[in-house]
Amino acid sequence: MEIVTKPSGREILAPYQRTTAQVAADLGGDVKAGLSVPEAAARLERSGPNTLPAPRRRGPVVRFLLQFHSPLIYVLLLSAVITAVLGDHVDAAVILGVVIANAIVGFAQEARAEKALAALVAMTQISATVIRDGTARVIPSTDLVPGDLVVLEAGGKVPADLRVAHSDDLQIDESALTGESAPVSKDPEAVTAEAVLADRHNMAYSGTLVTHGTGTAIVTATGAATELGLIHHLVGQATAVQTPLTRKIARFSRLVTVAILGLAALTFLIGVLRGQPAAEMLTAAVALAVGAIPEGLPAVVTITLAFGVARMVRRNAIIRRLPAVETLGSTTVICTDKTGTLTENRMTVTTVATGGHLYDVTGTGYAPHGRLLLAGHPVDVGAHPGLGATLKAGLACNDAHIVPEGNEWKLVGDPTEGALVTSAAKAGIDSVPDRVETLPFASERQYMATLHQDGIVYVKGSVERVLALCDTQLDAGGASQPLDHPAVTELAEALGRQGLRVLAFASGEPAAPGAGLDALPSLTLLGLQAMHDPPRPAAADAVRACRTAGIQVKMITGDHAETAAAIGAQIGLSGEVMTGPDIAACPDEQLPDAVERAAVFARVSPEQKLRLVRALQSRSHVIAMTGDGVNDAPALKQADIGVAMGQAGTEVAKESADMVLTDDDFASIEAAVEEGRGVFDNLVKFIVWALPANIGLGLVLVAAIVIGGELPILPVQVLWLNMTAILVLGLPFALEPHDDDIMHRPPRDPALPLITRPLAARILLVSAILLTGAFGLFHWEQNQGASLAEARTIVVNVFAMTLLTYLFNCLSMHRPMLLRGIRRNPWVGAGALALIAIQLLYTYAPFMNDLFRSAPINAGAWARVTAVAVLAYALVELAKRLTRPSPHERKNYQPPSAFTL
Ligand SMILES: Nc1ncnc2c1ncn2[C@@H]1O[C@H](COP(=O)(O)OP(=O)(O)OP(=O)(O)O)[C@@H](O)[C@H]1O
Repeated sequence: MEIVTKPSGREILAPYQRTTAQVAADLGGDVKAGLSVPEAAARLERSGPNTLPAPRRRGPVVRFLLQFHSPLIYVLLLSAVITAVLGDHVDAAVILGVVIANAIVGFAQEARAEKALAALVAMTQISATVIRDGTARVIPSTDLVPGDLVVLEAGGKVPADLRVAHSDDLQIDESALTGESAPVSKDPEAVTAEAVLADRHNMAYSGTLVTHGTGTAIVTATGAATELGLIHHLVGQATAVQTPLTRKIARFSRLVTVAILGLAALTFLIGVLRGQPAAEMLTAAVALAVGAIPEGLPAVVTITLAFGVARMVRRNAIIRRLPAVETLGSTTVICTDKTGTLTENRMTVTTVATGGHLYDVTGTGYAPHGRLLLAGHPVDVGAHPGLGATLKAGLACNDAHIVPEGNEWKLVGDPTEGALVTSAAKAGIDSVPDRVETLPFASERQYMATLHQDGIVYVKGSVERVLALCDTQLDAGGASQPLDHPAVTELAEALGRQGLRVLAFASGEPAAPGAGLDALPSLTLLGLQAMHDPPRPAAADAVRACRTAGIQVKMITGDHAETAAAIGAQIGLSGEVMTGPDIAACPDEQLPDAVERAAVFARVSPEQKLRLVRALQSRSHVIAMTGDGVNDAPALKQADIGVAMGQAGTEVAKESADMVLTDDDFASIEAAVEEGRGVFDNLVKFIVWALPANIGLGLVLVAAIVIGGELPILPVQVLWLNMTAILVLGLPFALEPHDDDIMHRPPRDPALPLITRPLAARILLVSAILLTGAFGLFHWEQNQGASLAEARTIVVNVFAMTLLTYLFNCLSMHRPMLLRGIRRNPWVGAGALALIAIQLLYTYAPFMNDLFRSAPINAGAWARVTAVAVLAYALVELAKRLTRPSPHERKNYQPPSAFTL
């Protein structure tokens, strides 16, 4: 039996075994008024914030030491020791210095990447509704204390461990704790001591999700004391920086490392067996290992992803699951909500239709300043009974408020309802008889109903649904007439065609006394109110940008087809309109075709969203899908990228999403796709740029070992190249802006390899140039009388200068970039100058000559070095031209192409 011991030492039962009143008494709370504000503050002081302890992070010293944990570093350290034992202290010191410098750079970059990702966790903090001093208020969930009375609502996340005090069909998804995904019904009844966690139906546990209903509950444990806190160490590492791509590259890198180390060991053995001096062979083996192993690759991938994530945050998209960064670049279809994502969700009633008249409503926003006009003339509402009744119904069947704030009027509640409060206020209607019962609005039902003290039932909702409940309608004089269904429908559609959201209003008396809202009577249609919701300013541009980028945009809305089509047309969405009933009637095998053709989906239920996603996926589309409600969760999970709204979205939607938009704006999805493509581009560019250096160095050394004779490049010199070139030229790469044409090409096919054949050919081409240039000049210069030190200096400069010119090749995959590159990214120009300066130092500064065994070279040698570098640049540019896609190849063409649609 679980026993809780009070500070007094008296034993009490666990909260789930006690009644709600007992739990409230134990915790000094109140099941109606909650804690007092000062008491809550005092408790917060004592109990600390309601947060889970930060996952135990390794200390900085350990993290620094971990930088040395790699096979390559072991090889280097070993070679430093052997070099020192052999008496070559300068070489040993240089190797050690480089290893330490490398670790510092790795440590700093890792810290930056981690910081960018940790910031994401902080951004997804949640809030909680708590009752204190009898008033409901929204506070950060970190401020909750034991004894607090919390309000739970469908869509929310349970913010602490709670004892349910009241349940109105409350259901909770506890899969985060129990693994069981079917929602569990909650009620306040006490359970026995034997009940395991999953059976404690009177408890709600931190981190679980409310999928249905409402309720109140008393906080029994916060922070680390919660059940989630107890298993926290299991989920603490959730932010590990891993994606399919990082794993693939890490695997590739490990494979190459093992192969090169094997090759190096083999070189050493064969050399020694052939009777060559062991020290010399060791040097060759170490140089080979250092030069050929692409040790920086996994780190670069992680850092590029982390930078991408940080850039997305700046553009209002928070990535919740890192693989989404990769998937974004391949997105082929974006399915987006209309209200709030493509439009501003700032509703204003512009027209009221009743009794055969169309009344115009002036004014903007939620300010109750405006007039009601009939044919341009102000009207007295008293003389227009239908108008008064329609506006009154809008106010009665309503949970929103408008409150003055400075010069503005602020909305509290649902924008659709806010618009109705405002339109009533413009006619001077600001109160209705008290409400005795409510049937809340639900997307599936499409209407809301209220019963008032004067015995009147008011209903408002979609025109189709409300008309189905009516058999009469008001005429101009306020008398009841038989309902003219086709005429009202026609009128509503005409208003919809103007892009207005149309709601119908009806009233009646309960079917029988005391019947309430369970059985609605047959109603009288009072009228329609049509409201305007402006498209977001950036929506049309973003839709156009998506189209140019080969991405289809599809609007999915609960609104009427006419309204949806009109708004779609305003933002440039053209295509067929498909409605919820159309989707329901469409057999599975025909759905993919139909969905492919349609651009606007109207009157869609959240369940149908799942079918839409599956239909598109059956066509190999990569889908980003937005959603905000509890019912959207399955579709968000099914989509390749689930996108939740940060402002209007429920916690359930956010939990299911891969990405959360902080501004709810469609344009942010487009921005995230652009960044996703950019991340991929930068990765590919970096890899294509960096690999030839490794391959080239490997080839030069293997050639030297096979042919015999002096090594063209020593381990310290290889280290020097790795340090200077990667740092001075590689870092500007990370800051490289996207190609201008990034949104002018088709989405990346996720099935394609990272390095396509033309790019692999390019890597080999440059590697071959490096081999021929470096190895050839090494021997030629010596034949011409150059010393060994001079010839090796020339080899190092061939590599440095070719990497420099090749960098400009790589700034754009398919376009010449020399001059544009410098202008676009000044860091590249700065890096280039820095590299030249450093290489001059390497070649001419006496202390560098001592440290690295370099030697001054003459102008002729420089000319030959430059010739190799320029030749490499020219050949790659030629290859770019040759591999540029022809027009008919464009459709299926993959990575970066230079065409414009
Ligand atoms: N608060 C409300 N009370 C009654 N009826 C409403 C209310 N809000 C919307 N409706 C009606 O229900 C229909 C569907 O609304 P719903 O909320 O499902 O769509 P939406 O979520 O606003 O649109 P979108 O899917 O584009 O975000 C609306 O067209 C309207 O006729």
